[in-house]
This record gives sequence, C-alpha cells and structure tokens, in this order.
Amino acid sequence: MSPRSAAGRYDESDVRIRPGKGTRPRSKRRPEHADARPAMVVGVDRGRWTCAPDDEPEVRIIAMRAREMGRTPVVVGDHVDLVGDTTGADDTLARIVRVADRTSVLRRTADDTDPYERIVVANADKLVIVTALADPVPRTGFVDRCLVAAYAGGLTPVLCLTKADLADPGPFAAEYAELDLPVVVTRSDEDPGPLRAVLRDQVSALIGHSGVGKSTLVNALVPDAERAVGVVSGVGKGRHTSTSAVALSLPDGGWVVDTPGVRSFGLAHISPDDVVAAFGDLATAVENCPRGCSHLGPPADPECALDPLVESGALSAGRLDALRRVLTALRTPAWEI
Ligand SMILES: Nc1nc2c(ncn2[C@@H]2O[C@H](COP(=O)(O)OP(=O)(O)OP(=O)(O)O)[C@@H](O)[C@H]2O)c(=O)[nH]1
Ligand SMILES: [Zn+2]
Repeated sequence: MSPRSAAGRYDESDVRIRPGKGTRPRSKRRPEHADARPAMVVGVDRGRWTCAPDDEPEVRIIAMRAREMGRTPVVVGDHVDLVGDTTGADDTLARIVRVADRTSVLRRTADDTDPYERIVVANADKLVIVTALADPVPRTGFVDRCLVAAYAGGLTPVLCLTKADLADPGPFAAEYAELDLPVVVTRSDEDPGPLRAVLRDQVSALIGHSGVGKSTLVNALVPDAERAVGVVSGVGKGRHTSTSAVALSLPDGGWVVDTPGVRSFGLAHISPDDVVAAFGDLATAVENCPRGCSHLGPPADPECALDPLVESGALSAGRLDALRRVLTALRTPAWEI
C-alpha cells in the first residue's frame, strides 16, 4: 500500500475523486470527525461496508454511509474515515464520513447493455489478469481489454497464466513480450511462489473469466479464503454469496481483491492517448501526432508520429505492433471479450 500522510490524506470536499477547488468552505469542516478512525473498505454488500482499520487490519468493522455523504460511491479498496462505534464488536455499526482521493480505479460496465460505468476496485496497485493456457483457450482480446482498463485506471498490469500443466506458456506469453508486462505462470499442483512475490505488500485486483482457475489461486494464496469471503459478505444482514469485489489479506502482507462476476470493462470514455500515456517514452512522441490521431498507423493514421520512431530505430516494430493491438481493443465492443 502506498504511504499516506494523515494531514494530506483528505480533501475537505470529502469524497470527490478529483476535488474541485473551493467546492466547500473550510467552515463546513466537521470538528467532531477529527478523531475518526482510518480504514480500508474490504467488502460491500447491500448498503453495508466492511472495513479493516489501518492500525488493526485483522479487525472487521461494519459501517454505513453517513447521511451527509449522500450517494457518494464507496468501493472496495477505498480509504475511509469511520466514526461512531468503531470497535468492530458484534452488532455494532460505524459510519463512513470521508473517502480519500483515489490513486487508481478499475471500472466495469454494469452489464453488456448498461451504458453506465461503475468502479469495482479503488486504489489497487496491480491488476492481475488471470488467463488459463488451456481449458478454456486463452485469447489476446480479453487480455488486451484488461490492459487498456489497467493503463487507463492507473494500475500496473501483470499477466498470470494458469494451468501450465496443460499447455506450454511460451507461445501465449510471446504475444506480450514487447510490452514490459510481467508474466507469472502457475499450475495447481505447484505452490504459486512467483505470484506471491508479485503480490507481496501490494493491493492487487484479480480479474479473469470463469473457469480459468482464479478460485484455485485465491485458495492457495489466502489460507481460509472461503471463510474470509463469507465473513466480508455476511455483514450482519444475513449471509449470502457476494458477487461484488472482496479484499482478502495476504499472509505475507498486502491484499488480493477478487472480482467475481466482472465480465466486461467500461472502456467507453478511454481515449487512445490515455493508453499511450502509460507507455512513458511514447507519450511524449505522440504529442507530435495530428489532432485526433488514434495512433493505429496507416491507413487510418498515416501521419502518426510513432511510425517514424520505428524507421529511426528508436522503437521496435514488435513493440509498436503490440501497442497497436492494445489500442485496437479500445474499439472492440465489450461483449466480445
Ligand atoms: N489442469 C489444471 N486444472 C486446473 C488448474 N487450476 C484450476 N484448475 C481446474 O479448473 C477448474 C476451474 O477452476 P476454478 O479455480 O474453480 O476457476 P475459477 O476461475 O475460479 O472459476 P469460477 O469459480 O467459475 O469463477 C476446476 O476444475 C479446477 O480444478 C491447473 O493449474 N491445472
Ligand atoms: Zn499517432
């Protein structure tokens, strides 16, 4: 988790992702919240948020949203301030009075026909894209859309190839060799040590289609994962299987956020420049592109400034191809993942 200073953590407009200037006068600050308890949201279910306090992360505090927050979204991974009964004892309910500015957001479309985008996970450092090497067969289209969502949302993507006992990871991994994308390979008959190393001390969201072996991984990474999921989705209103994201604490430090039921990402508001911005050096180069360039090269973008970089040797043709394939994913309808 990134360090947060107590003083600089909250904007006084309380809960905006990008706080506007002067939206709330200082006099509206509520002094009674000065002793609020900082926590991270680890589960959300039917109007109740399960929170892990920063100073005692093994404790779970159930909270509601304070009335003054209105309908401000509060999602898994959010850093919040709690007031009221923050002991976490049975049948107690705290109140969320503030949400810190987010450092990253993973958005999804609500479903294939829903035009609204929703934030599934806030403040994750990494997006672990879980893909099976076989059964089901891996597809670059899905991975590429995940990459776009990660780059645009400020998460560092990691490709996790599962079921390595069934197929050679080489050919699929080669599709991403030019993208500086860390690749970890797992199989259920071996301990996922390399993945553990990637996740240590980080907040990582796991995304993958049903059947790729995500539950198998979570169970290997988090002892007692099923009980932990039951606890965070129970939240005092009767137990049921949650279909929203759940953060589970890792024994070595850090959190893994499972995202059940997330089938598509909302890429509607992402521009080609948002994607290229994640490729440090290339972001400067595309400043020389014509207005509205989608950086796909000829024939669509004959003047794209990336092509001369290949001619001059500053950029490899393979890396440009890989970037352009990711950019093409931006134009693919969500239901095609
Ligand atoms: N051969 C092989 N099978 C695996 C491996 N990992 C998982 N499986 C199998 O793949 C199937 C799906 O695994 P799950 O862990 O349930 O997959 P999931 O992605 O969580 O799928 P949902 O529970 O539907 O979301 C199960 O039958 C697992 O036993 C692996 O590394 N190798
Ligand atoms: Zn361009």
